[in-house]
Amino acid sequence: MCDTAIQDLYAEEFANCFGCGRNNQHGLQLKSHWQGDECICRHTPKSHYTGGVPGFLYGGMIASLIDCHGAATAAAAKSRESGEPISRFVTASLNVDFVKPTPIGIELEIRGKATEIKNRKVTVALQLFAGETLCATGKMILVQLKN
Ligand SMILES: CCCCCCCCCCCC(=O)SCCNC(=O)CCNC(=O)[C@H](O)C(C)(C)COP(=O)(O)OP(=O)(O)OC[C@H]1O[C@@H](n2cnc3c(N)ncnc32)[C@H](O)[C@@H]1OP(=O)(O)O
Repeated sequence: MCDTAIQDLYAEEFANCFGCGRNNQHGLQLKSHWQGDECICRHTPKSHYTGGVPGFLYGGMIASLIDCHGAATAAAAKSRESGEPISRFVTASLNVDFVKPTPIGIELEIRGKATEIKNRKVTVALQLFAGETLCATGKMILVQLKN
C-alpha cells in the first residue's frame, strides 16, 4: 500500500472539504491509499451519524464516504495514467445503491476502481464493506478541475 494518502497530496486550496480535507478541523479527514489496482479508504463513523435506528449508519454519510473516496480514486488513477502529480477532481455525478443496512461501530472499508479515464473525465466504481458484508455500491463521474 502507498504510504501517502491521496488527500495529503491535494493542493492547499482544495484541502478544505468536510469529508476529506486535511485542513478541515471539523471534518472527517478521510484518507485514501492506492493498493494494487484499486484505492482503499477505511473509516469508523461516530455513533451520532445514525440513520434513526441506533446502530445503523445514516445514508447521507454513506454517500459522503463514497463521494470523497471516489474523488481520491479518480485523482490517483489519472495521476498513475498520465504520470502527472495528483490533481483535484470534483463530482459531476454520484449514484449510490444501498444494498444492506450499514452497521455503526465497526471499521468500514471503501474500495474504488477507475473504470474509464477519458481526458478530464473519470468514471469510478465503488464498494462499501462492513467486514465481509457489501453494504453499498457507488458509480461516479468525476471531472478534473481546470488549472
Ligand atoms: C476555483 C474553482 C473552485 C472550484 C472548487 C471546487 C472544489 C470543490 C471540492 C468539493 C468537492 C465536492 O463536494 S464535489 C461535489 C459537488 N460537486 C460540485 O459542486 C461540482 C459542480 N459542477 C461543476 O462545477 C461542473 O459541472 C464540473 C466541474 C463538474 C464540470 O464542468 P466543466 O469543468 O465545465 O467540464 P465540462 O466540459 O462540462 O465536462 C467535462 C466532461 O465531463 C462530462 N460531464 C460533466 N458533467 C457530467 C455529468 N453530470 N454526467 C456525465 N458527464 C458529465 C462532460 O460531458 C465532459 O465530457 P466530454 O465531453 O469531455 O466527454
